[in-house]
Amino acid sequence: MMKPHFKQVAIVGVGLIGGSLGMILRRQKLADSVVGIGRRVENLKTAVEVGAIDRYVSDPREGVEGADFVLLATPVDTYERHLREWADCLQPGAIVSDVGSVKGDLVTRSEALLPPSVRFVGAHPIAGKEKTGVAAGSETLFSGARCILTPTSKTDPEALQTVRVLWELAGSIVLDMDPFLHDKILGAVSHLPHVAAFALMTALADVRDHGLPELDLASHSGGGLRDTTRIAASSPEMWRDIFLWNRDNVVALIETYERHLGELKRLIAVGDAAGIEKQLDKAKHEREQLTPRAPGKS
Ligand SMILES: NC(=O)c1ccc[n+]([C@@H]2O[C@H](COP(=O)([O-])OP(=O)(O)OC[C@H]3O[C@@H](n4cnc5c(N)ncnc54)[C@H](O)[C@@H]3O)[C@@H](O)[C@H]2O)c1
Ligand SMILES: O=C(O)C(=O)C[C@]1(C(=O)O)C=C[C@@H](O)C=C1
Repeated sequence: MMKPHFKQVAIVGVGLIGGSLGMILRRQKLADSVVGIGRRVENLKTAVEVGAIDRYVSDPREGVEGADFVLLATPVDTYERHLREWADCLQPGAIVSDVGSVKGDLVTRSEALLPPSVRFVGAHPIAGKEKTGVAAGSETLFSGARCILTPTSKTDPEALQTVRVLWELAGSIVLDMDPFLHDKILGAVSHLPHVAAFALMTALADVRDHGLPELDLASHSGGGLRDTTRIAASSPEMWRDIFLWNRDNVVALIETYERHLGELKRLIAVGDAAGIEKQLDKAKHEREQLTPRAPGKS
């Protein structure tokens, strides 16, 4: 495995994920310099302090101009605006990659917005947490986790290999997948669970606010509520974009989920003990097939 070496890496959105990859690039000396591009100077200063970037620029065009590797690590709906702002000043042969939780149309749109001489490689590390911002980042965030690359017929094989090795150096287990299949699968294992967690928290707030003021979610709950809803504390901005960019899959998955909720509701309402147990047995069996990951890995 040949270690990649970049002259200049530009990270657009130096948050939890972009910042963590920046720490890895710097620690492993995979780039002469790592430049941050972002919205808030305060955050970019923190990114320098925690070792995620060497410096930051206020003009994104200046940051990507000299870069041979550009990483998009902002909420996915911002990609188009970013690419339109600076795609024309990318150098020929530069690699543009991302970490977005959605692929499908997002990959097609991103490829279309780049000059033909620039090489796009879609990537999605399946690791993260409910916290946002570079201060929550770490060099070990991706180790032992999967990272899905989503090559298309337009993907340059050499660029794909460079991005593959980069994620392997981050400690990830890298696999390739069609971008649209990615969205069906991640819709199921990641996006629907987030829908369920968000809706569960708003449902409980509704119960408290409309008829049960004594309900104190923090002090009356045990591990059950905390285990099922940790991810409801995730970034609303990021998840809004994920749901909308994977809209058709997410809506279809919610409908399936509603069917199962409806069936469980019906079984409980009619007092069908055997029916309830059968549904829970199936759920328990499926849950037990989820092999545990090392602590801190998602
Ligand atoms: N959090 C996770 O678990 C996780 C896991 C894998 C992939 N992702 C993907 O990674 C990307 C970043 O998520 P994150 O968890 O690092 O979030 P984050 O909020 O920690 O970081 C996002 C960064 O982008 C910046 N940003 C937001 N909008 C911007 C804009 N318009 N212009 C410039 N900068 C902007 C924010 O200020 C922040 O620094 C998202 O696309 C998300 O889908 C997240
Ligand atoms: O562990 C968490 O908090 C996560 O939500 C991480 C998680 C997920 O597993 O769904 C969230 C979004 C990503 O795109 C990848 C990973």
